[in-house]
Amino acid sequence: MYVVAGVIRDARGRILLAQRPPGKHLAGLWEYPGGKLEAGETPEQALARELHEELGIHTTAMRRLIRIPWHYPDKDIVLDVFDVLAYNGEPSSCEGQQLQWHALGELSGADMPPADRPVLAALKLPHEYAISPEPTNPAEFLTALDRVLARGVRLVQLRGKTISRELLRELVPVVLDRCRAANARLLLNGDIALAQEFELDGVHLTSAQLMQHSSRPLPTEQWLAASCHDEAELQHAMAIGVDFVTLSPVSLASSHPHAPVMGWEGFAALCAQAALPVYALGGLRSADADTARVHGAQGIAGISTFWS
Ligand SMILES: Nc1nc2c([nH]c(=O)n2[C@@H]2O[C@H](COP(=O)(O)OP(=O)(O)OP(=O)(O)O)[C@@H](O)[C@H]2O)c(=O)[nH]1
Ligand SMILES: [Mg+2]
Repeated sequence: MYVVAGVIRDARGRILLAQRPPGKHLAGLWEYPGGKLEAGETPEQALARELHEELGIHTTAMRRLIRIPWHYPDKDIVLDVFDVLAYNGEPSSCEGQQLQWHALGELSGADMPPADRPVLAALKLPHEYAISPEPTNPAEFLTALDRVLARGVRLVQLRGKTISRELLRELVPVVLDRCRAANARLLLNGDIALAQEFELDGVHLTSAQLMQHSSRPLPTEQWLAASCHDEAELQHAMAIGVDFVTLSPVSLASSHPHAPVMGWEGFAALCAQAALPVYALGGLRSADADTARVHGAQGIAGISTFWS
């Protein structure tokens, strides 16, 4: 079953949710307005029709946010979610359904259909994810970090795999201060204990760490990310409740010159099976951001992409 849904915002940026009526699948839960694709329709046409039927609005611009394949006990769906960028009219309840506007920050997904929770992650996450180079020279590293933050990057992963834990320990609070000042989120690669000690925004697991965990090792209030390279790793990430992943290498990266690349077609095929936001990683440039999104990505991640 192919379902389209729209993220509709008001002038204050709040998001519109509709309550599923009694007697229907997932009755009582709050969803993004939308419905099933009809024969002969494109997803965009179907969404424009649904939003007109359900809310009385005319959609004039939309952009795909994320496509979620989801298995409910009684049905399999693909939930194709669009950001509604512009519309005419005031949304109103045309089918007797309850409507509510919510600030994104106050949505936890608790009373929403399970398939809608990864959509919330996609809404909260930016389109760029800057992974740090080895901070071997802290002073140089911090200068580079300031430049990356000044460029507008709002999600940073501190990755210090070869430096000593002592040096990393000294660096973490300094990097955190700069990220907080720039309103950017900071994740630490690999080290859950250190991330908890300094109350970072989350942890990014290596693929080896990911496969060692049989359940989510962090509370849901923090971001849990992981590195994936194939379908088995993606499936495991979803199974243990990872919030988002990087999928690599899309192209040849200077940091990993011997890894076999998947290319955009390979990336898109894996991404289509992922029910969570996926950043494209490996040999990409900022100019690849649109290509990445066309192939299903949340955006692009990279080291040299952002740091050089
Ligand atoms: N519209 C919408 N449907 C969603 C969301 N999340 C989600 O799991 N779904 C599921 O997608 C399916 C399609 O919804 P629908 O509104 O077209 O269909 P329905 O169950 O209301 O039935 P009907 O319209 O044929 O009477 C439902 O099973 C619904 O539970 C969402 O955010 N929006
Ligand atoms: Mg509907």
